[in-house]
Amino acid sequence: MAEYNRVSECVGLITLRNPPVNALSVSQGIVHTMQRALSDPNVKSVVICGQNGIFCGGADIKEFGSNMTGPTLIQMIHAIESANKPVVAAIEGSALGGGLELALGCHYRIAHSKSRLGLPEVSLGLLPAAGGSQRLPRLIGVPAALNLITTGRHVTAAEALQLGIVDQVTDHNTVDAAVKFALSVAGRSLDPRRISTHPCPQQPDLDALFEEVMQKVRQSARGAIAPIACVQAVRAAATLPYAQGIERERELMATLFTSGQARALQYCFFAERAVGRWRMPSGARWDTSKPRPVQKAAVIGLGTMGRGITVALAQTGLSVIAVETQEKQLMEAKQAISGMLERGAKRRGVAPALDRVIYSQNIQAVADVDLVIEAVFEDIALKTKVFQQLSAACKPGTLLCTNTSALDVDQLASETPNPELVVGMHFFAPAHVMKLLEVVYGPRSSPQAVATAMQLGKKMGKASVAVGNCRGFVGNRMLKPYIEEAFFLLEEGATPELVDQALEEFGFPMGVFRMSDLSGLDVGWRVRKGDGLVEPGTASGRSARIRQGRRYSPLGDLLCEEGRFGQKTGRGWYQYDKPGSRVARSDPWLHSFLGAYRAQHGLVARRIDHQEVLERCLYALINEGFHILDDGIAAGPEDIDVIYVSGYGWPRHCGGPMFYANMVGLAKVLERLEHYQQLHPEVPHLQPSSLLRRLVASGSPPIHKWEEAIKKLHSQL
Ligand SMILES: CCCCCCC/C=C/C(=O)SCCNC(=O)CCNC(=O)[C@H](O)C(C)(C)COP(=O)(O)OP(=O)(O)OC[C@H]1O[C@@H](n2cnc3c(N)ncnc32)[C@H](O)[C@@H]1OP(=O)(O)O
Repeated sequence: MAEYNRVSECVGLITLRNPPVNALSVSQGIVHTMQRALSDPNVKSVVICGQNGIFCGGADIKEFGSNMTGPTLIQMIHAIESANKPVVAAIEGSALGGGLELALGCHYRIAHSKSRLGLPEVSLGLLPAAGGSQRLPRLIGVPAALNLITTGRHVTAAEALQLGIVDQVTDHNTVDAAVKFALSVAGRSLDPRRISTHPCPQQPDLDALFEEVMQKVRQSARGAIAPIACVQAVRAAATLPYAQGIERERELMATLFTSGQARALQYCFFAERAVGRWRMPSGARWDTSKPRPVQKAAVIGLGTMGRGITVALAQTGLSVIAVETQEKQLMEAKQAISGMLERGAKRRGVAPALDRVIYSQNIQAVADVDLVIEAVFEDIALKTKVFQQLSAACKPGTLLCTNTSALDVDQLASETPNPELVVGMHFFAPAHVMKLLEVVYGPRSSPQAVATAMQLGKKMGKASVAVGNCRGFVGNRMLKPYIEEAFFLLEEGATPELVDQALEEFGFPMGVFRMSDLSGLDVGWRVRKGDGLVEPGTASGRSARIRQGRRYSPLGDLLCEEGRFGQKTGRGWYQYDKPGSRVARSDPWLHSFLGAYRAQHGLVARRIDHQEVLERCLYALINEGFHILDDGIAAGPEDIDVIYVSGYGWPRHCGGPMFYANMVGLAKVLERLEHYQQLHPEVPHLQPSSLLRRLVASGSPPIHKWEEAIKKLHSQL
């Protein structure tokens, strides 16, 4: 709702009240309140503000599924702009989306210096369709408007002032400043202040500009349609009268609004917030578990991961003891960490946090820290030894976290006297850049330990997801069948180029083989060796491809035997100009190697299309996701989807693997898995999960009802 008061005798003050972010709702009554202010004969000017220090977080996203509020909002903003009394927006906190569009309808905008403004609709699969795509280019020019609208980035008040979005920035009480301002402009002509009545500022060579921007946007959009619609809407602002531009904005919005992409992106918005409300199978939850304060942390092992984690912790404002027992490695790490901190600080325009990090060769230096993150080499014996040393060296109650991508967190916990203080913190490289953090709890991890790790992850700006302990946790466990299917497709006739193209057209930034070349083929080779799967040499025939009772492709192992570890050796699934180079080129050697391999194993290459690549790779991955839900390793589909979108390059506009399965239809996913399983009976990961079968049998409930359905299905077992 919106509240109306009169202040300073003749200023009408409208306060938006819709906690927590004053989102604009159909039922808000702001139109009526606005009419009251404008028709009040004692009122000479009007100020609009939001309660609790936030102007407005935009249109209410929760209402998008049901009712389109567009026309009401557009008409209301139009009524404000047409008013014959000056209307001033007093912007505190955030003015985003429909909130900024409302402010653009006002005649003046005053912002607090700490406020942030933006049109982030594109990140929800939409465009600023309450006139924003037409007003902003008229106000600040086409290039700057294109940048803001197609990226959705938020700008500071200072940048907004520089761009001309706001008229004044204040460090003091914004509403008081706006009221004073409103009094000072009462009676002035409003024509120059009605943005929609002006053309966009002149721009030379408009066609070339739009062509260039469209090309860039298409490239970075990776299949997302909203950024393209945003360019088209701004083009309408630059080339058409306002009324026609608004009509074009409406048409484009209608297409986006009903697209699956908008639904997927809005699902991601809420999923990212939902994962913060974690819960464990024991019943422990985010709202009943109090995190311990963490001021001082330690990182053990300063390889690539340890360095990134140290930087991330220091940038969060923590004091960090960085421990590396090898002197040479410690010196190199110190230089690298300082460099990363300096570059990060320069980018953010702050002082580098160099003095927050203390380096040591001695593990005893951790004696008074609140939390330790162990990041030594991925070897269970080594990690166990480090955990035993840490248990002896740390003060009582220190939380012990292991950065591991696959090792058994529970096994490590059992080696310490206080297993309840142990959790996994699975960072992704580079740890100071990548958004994702899997917080892994074992059966004995205390809710307080999980709460502390989750809170630290949030402070570090990570998308933190609490997951149960199992081989590969959530992300890497689901990746395994995806990679295996890609190998099998090569055996059957595909090429790395074909598989990668299909996955990149789907929206992944890199296909599975280009990604494998980047991360190093030797990583998976080491794991497979550890699992006893690698048999050196070139045994031939079908039996050579059945290991531990299931289909196995030794292709990756054979490449490693040739010293082809990917980018770092200049050869992998592709060839590179030199070791370390990043531009992947097709490699004739690889194609003849695949031909010889197929001949040796009696395999006849067949034509494989993109649809088969997508179905086999993605449905195998999704199927593992259903196993994970059934096992209770992830509490809900949102956890899996946030992990895949923020850490594994799953295209956000497809909502994550579980949302995608929901969009495609569970029955269809089941039918295709059954189809491929019949063709490849020796591949267990194509065997549909029993949860998927049971969900289909229970009528394929929509994704927001899965958790409830799973609980019900489990109670029937
Ligand atoms: C043709 C029909 C359409 C007509 C309108 C067309 C044009 C307008 C479109 C829009 O305005 S779309 C919305 C654009 N706005 C945004 O994208 C902003 C989204 N919100 C944020 O970025 C942040 O929430 C914030 C405002 C910067 C605040 O951040 P903070 O970290 O303080 O809090 P959060 O945890 O993010 O949010 C708190 C709480 O509020 C919910 N919420 C936030 N924004 C909205 C919203 N616009 N609508 C509904 N709900 C919103 C958020 O989900 C959190 O609640 P829980 O999920 O935790 O319950």
